[in-house]
Amino acid sequence: MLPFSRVAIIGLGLIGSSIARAVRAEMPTVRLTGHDASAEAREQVRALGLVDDCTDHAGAAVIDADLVILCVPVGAIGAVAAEIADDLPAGVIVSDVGSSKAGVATAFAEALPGVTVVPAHPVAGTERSGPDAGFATLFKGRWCILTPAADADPMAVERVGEFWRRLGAEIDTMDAQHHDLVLAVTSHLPHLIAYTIVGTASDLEAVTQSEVIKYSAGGFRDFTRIAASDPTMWRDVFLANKDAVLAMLQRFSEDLSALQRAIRWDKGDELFDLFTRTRAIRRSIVEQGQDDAREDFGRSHG
Ligand SMILES: NC(=O)c1ccc[n+]([C@@H]2O[C@H](COP(=O)([O-])OP(=O)(O)OC[C@H]3O[C@@H](n4cnc5c(N)ncnc54)[C@H](O)[C@@H]3O)[C@@H](O)[C@H]2O)c1
Ligand SMILES: O=C(O)C(=O)C[C@]1(C(=O)O)C=C[C@@H](O)C=C1
Repeated sequence: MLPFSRVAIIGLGLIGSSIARAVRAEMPTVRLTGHDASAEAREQVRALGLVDDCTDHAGAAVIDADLVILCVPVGAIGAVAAEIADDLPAGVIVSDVGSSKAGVATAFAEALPGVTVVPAHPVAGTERSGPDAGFATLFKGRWCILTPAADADPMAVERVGEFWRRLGAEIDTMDAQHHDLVLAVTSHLPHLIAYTIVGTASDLEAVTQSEVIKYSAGGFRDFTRIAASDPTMWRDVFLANKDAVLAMLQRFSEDLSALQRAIRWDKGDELFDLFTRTRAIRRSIVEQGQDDAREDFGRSHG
């Protein structure tokens, strides 16, 4: 049996449109409705036929749904939840895909008291955004982390988990605070570093912009891909996950200073030991996901 039969998606950019495409592919009998605040995005969604009914108002999309997924930037989740509150049918489950979770839990609790909420975060994406950028296989073999409140209905959590399993994801469940700490180091800090390094390179006086572009070899190129990620999405993530990001940044700055010292004082052994440890981490990540390894190989040799 399908976990849900009427799914509403609010925000049809990269993640929302990927969910719509994946639902069409994996659960074709599900009725899909959707809404996006951008008239241009709505036009694209209609032209691409991503949902059965793309509505001009968020409330109209959710009125008959049994699952509502908010796929908007984390800073907009509270406002969207408040906007749809009066139109939610009895028994509906509300979820989201936000990249940080503690702030989202508070926003849901304030806007939707008494509504069954199961927050989720598919750990899958690209640097692209908008309805055109999505694809049906985005979640295959990827983790989707659920962060239900301690008193959440276990049946609702199971149904949302089953929904994501049908889209090809593997499910993990954790506390929202712990999620934010883990993702601060595995996703948020790397994005901050990429934004910084690309910004630094473009601000250099002694090296021209055209030299940076012309000689951007593998390493820098990979950073530019990450640094091309959506500005609204990432502004919201850093503001929403401020405490965990600042804690990780502090650790990172200390480790960077230690590296700086090792280089200054010719401590080759220290550098070698660190690089050996980090190479082992990369190898174990690649061993766990053969597809990614091929993708990365293709990217660096393509
Ligand atoms: N991009 C990624 O790699 C990734 C991965 C996992 C989770 N996420 C999370 O998914 C969410 C969406 O990110 P995305 O990458 O799909 O971004 P996106 O920019 O591609 O899409 C977001 C869409 O939401 C719409 N929107 C914004 N405010 C709205 C509002 N008030 N009402 C209705 N629609 C609104 C925008 O018009 C846009 O079309 C974010 O919370 C993000 O943190 C992103
Ligand atoms: O591959 C990318 O481009 C991503 O940035 C995806 C990525 C990540 O950091 O891994 C970005 C944000 C998310 O919330 C989940 C996935």
